[in-house]
Amino acid sequence: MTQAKIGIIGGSGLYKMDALKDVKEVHVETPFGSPSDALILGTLDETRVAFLARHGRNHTLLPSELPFRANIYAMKQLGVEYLISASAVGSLQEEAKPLDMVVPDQFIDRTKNRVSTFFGEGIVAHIAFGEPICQNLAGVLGDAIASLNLPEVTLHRGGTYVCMEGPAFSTKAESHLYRSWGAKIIGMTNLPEAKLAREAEIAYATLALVTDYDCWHPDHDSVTVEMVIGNLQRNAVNAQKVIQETVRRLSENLPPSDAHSALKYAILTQLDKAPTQTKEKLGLLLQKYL
Ligand SMILES: CSC[C@H]1O[C@H](OP(=O)(O)O)[C@H](O)[C@@H]1O
Ligand SMILES: Nc1ncnc2[nH]cnc12
Repeated sequence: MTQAKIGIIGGSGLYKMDALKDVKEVHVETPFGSPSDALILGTLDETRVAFLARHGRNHTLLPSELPFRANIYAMKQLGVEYLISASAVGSLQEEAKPLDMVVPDQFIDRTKNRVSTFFGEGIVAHIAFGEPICQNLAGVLGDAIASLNLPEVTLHRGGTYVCMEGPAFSTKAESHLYRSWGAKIIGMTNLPEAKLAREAEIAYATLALVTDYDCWHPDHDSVTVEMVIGNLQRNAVNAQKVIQETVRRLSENLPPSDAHSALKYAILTQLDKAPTQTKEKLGLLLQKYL
């Protein structure tokens, strides 16, 4: 049974949503293990949502340790069809200053150690990922940000998010390289999440909260967690306002999304010949296609 159509993943600094009402914690188990924490089901202005703290509510998981598959599968189990990811990012471009918000439209993968598919073990699928973010959901998110006229915050629609492995921040050489590629922001979490969300046919968009200028900027020698968290705390209230306004807009009109049929032409294996165990494991993703 659907518990919530809208999911929210809170990143560094955003461990809960203060405006959530009728809150219930659910400990979801998935075929891919346990999520980062209990999922918090509740209502935001009468709309049901599911919230998850990506690194756990006490921030105990490194980016490389995140159970990405369990997190996305758990959202799917609760019936989530639209997923908003809030994330701290460093800026690679002068115009995106700390406290700004970016709604990226592309990713570059610099991770080395992430499992970012549900498939394998006898079932092969290749999803299209040319447009990794749901542009309709990103549009609603961008419009929500714009409508709030938040002081000190400039909205940047579009831009490329470099997803690095971490946990150490980049070297200057790396930071300059990413700038030369035209990338706008850098973080450590959103790419595997976006891939898995697409495989799970969930529309995904990122609310990127700029916390620092990474290490390329001549006026900022290096990036420190202190700087990042300080800025994110200043922005946490704004981020919650944006999410609340986005959910309000979604409750009036859930946009169509190509993500919702992402597996239609992606599965290469003849499912009637596929291993039963794998079909059972991926049941929630495959049920439409069996
Ligand atoms: C605390 S700075 C580095 C940390 O913050 C970002 O996390 P999230 O995307 O969950 O907000 C970044 O990706 C790193 O994991
Ligand atoms: N400069 C940076 N690099 C990678 N991840 C980040 N998260 C916040 N700031 C970051």
